[in-house]
Amino acid sequence: MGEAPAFVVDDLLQNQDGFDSKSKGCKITTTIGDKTYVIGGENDESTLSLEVQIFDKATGNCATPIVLGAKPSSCKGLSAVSLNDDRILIVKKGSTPDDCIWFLEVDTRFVREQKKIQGTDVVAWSRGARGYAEKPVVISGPSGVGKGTLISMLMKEFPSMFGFSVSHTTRAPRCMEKDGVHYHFTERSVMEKELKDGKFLEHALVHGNLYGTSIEAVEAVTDTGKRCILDIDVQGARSVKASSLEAIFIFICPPSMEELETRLRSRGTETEEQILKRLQNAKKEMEQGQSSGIFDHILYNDNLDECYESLKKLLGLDGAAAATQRSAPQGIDLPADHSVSKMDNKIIINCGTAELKKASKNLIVLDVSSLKGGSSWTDKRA
Ligand SMILES: Nc1ncnc2c1ncn2[C@@H]1O[C@H](COP(=O)(O)OP(=O)(O)OP(=O)(O)O)[C@@H](O)[C@H]1O
Ligand SMILES: Nc1nc2c(ncn2[C@@H]2O[C@H](COP(=O)(O)O)[C@@H](O)[C@H]2O)c(=O)[nH]1
Repeated sequence: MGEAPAFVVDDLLQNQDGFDSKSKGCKITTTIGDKTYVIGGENDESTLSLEVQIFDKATGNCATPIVLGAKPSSCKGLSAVSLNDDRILIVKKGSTPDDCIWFLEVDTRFVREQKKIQGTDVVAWSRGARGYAEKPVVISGPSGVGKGTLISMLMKEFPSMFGFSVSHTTRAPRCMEKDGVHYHFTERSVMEKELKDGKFLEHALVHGNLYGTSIEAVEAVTDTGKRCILDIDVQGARSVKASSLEAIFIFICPPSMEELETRLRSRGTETEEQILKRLQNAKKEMEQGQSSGIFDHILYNDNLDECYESLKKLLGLDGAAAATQRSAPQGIDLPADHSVSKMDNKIIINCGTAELKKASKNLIVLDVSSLKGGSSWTDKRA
């Protein structure tokens, strides 16, 4: 049992018009079912930190959950509204436009999976963005087929649109590879501990080394409003497909196994033993890639420029579509003095300052569907 909450439980009544959050001192409470989520805590005289406690109305217990995801920075106050009973929308007062909307996932599929792994209460923070935050792109294919080359071309042409999910690996760095940029190079025992702690979206043993995508790596990209690209093997793609991350899955094929071997050898990064192992694994990956039903698209990387054009086309990046998508996601410029409520599928932010009221600019209405948070972690419940 945790500490008693700093508010009177009887106060936590849900009122009739959909407003289900109450502010008590420096904390805000939102009730979903039997649970009341208490968010906030005094940081210093002028700011609040965003701690989370869960009060269970059925048992009368208060617990501090495991909190996943990057925690929002402290703020001058907050408002909260529950969305679909699985996430709480938090609006931070007096924060910058790109930092004022956050989601606390309390019962999404991802959180439920994490609760099972951890055996205790779990919640997860994700930053909200307005506008597009499109589905992540998972790119798989045998070693040496050109995945990294194609991804580099995409990142170079569209730097503000895409962000690379930096994987963890236990393999040794190649001479030009930088820790934290190409991979997070790590010790096996450290990675195994982190896997146990539920920090990874997926992982696999690939060519004799552990590789994995941490939840933080994907969130580091989606938090910036960019579209996340994952370069992972077929086993990893299968795990992501089964997870709550809604993505587009692309498999890249070589024109032939001979050409694949030529590319691997000419890259000059592997020992002879490694090359043979990778070519052996390539045969299995080719079979699985083309027949497993995981992949939405299969591309042939024979001529590099042609393959890149096909990749852009299927990502909607050819011609006019690309120009529209290049625009940055929008933030919301919120004054410190406001209140938040929910009506049907709309979030209504009432900015209470006299000047704004006079100018009839005191209401901001947001369509819930235009808000992306935890960007693509969706609930796949029917
Ligand atoms: N279409 C192509 N034609 C000829 N060479 C290519 C083509 N695409 C990529 N290459 C070359 O093939 C080599 C392997 O490419 P790359 O490193 O991008 O493969 P990869 O799929 O990312 O491999 P890994 O899975 O091992 O990381 C590189 O030297 C790259 O320059
Ligand atoms: N399942 C995962 N596979 C990954 C991840 N990061 C990379 N990879 C795949 O490993 C092989 C080998 O990569 P290399 O850099 O050693 O040549 C390649 O097929 C990658 O797609 C990951 O996080 N998870």
